[in-house]
Amino acid sequence: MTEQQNRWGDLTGVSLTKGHGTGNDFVFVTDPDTQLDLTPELVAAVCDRHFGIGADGFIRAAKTSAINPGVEGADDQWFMDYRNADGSISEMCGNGVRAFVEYLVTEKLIDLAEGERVQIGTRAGIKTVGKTETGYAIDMGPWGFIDGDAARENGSDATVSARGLHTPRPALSITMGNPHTVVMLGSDGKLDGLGLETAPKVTPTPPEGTNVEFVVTEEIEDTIAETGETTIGAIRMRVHERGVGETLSCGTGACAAAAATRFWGGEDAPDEWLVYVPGGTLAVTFVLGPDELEHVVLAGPAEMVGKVVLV
Ligand SMILES: N[C@@H](CCC[C@H](N)C(=O)O)C(=O)O
Repeated sequence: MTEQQNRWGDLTGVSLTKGHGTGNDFVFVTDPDTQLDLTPELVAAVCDRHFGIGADGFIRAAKTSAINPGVEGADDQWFMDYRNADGSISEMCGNGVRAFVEYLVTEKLIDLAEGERVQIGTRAGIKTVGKTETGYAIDMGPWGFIDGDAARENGSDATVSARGLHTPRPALSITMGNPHTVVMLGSDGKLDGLGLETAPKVTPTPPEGTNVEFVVTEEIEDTIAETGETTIGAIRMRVHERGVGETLSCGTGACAAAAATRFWGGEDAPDEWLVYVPGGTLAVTFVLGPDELEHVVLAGPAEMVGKVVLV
């Protein structure tokens, strides 16, 4: 077999599905027992937008018991085995979880009616996902400051430089299971002028890298304001993702951006947020979890696009 014929390795002849959540796109494969050898090179080749299928991320539907042997009661639980477009592994992907559940439903691997919930294994712990009228809502668990003390005292713990910004801006590092650095550009900030084709420079540089979100505050759209709901905040966001580049949306990024904006807003800041991203709109809500910690709930759409068999 020539090198050209062998370029898809274990994925040769395998049916893959393409789907997305607010334009953050993924390739899915079902491999419950993790028999496929998903090397970083193979994943990067599949995600290549010119020579592969093209996607921001690659998700294997595995069983939790295959990824984490010995987890009690996990035999029947599906695990989102997520990789970035460059082949690197990330702990968590918010848009990915919604799209993953839609994939499981489409493939008839699970049944899920509106109002029902399913538990999904991820490297950032088990997430409960509910089917809503328009998509899925995920309990993402608690958010946290990566550098607790500095963040709480100063409201920032890093600076970010990017093309289109004249000076480095203060930023806040937040974990959603994966790392984020959120930069507030203010209500009159210019998102469109940012050059995110190159990675923003974060100082100090996080050892494991970070996803960087740029945020401006937004007026709530008229239709929502007219309902008299004054308790909803709104932000617009662009993101440069670790291991990917600029994407049309990032679910964990939307959660981190809403958490940072709410923290900067002080005690009166709302618990409900709309996050407008280039690929659509996400809803982020802060609620008290069953463990008495503040949890983040991420809601938004997800859809499958089609199937490809690699030749
Ligand atoms: N797009 C995702 C986040 C994917 C992982 C990220 N690039 C990382 O390396 O942490 C989302 O929707 O959350």
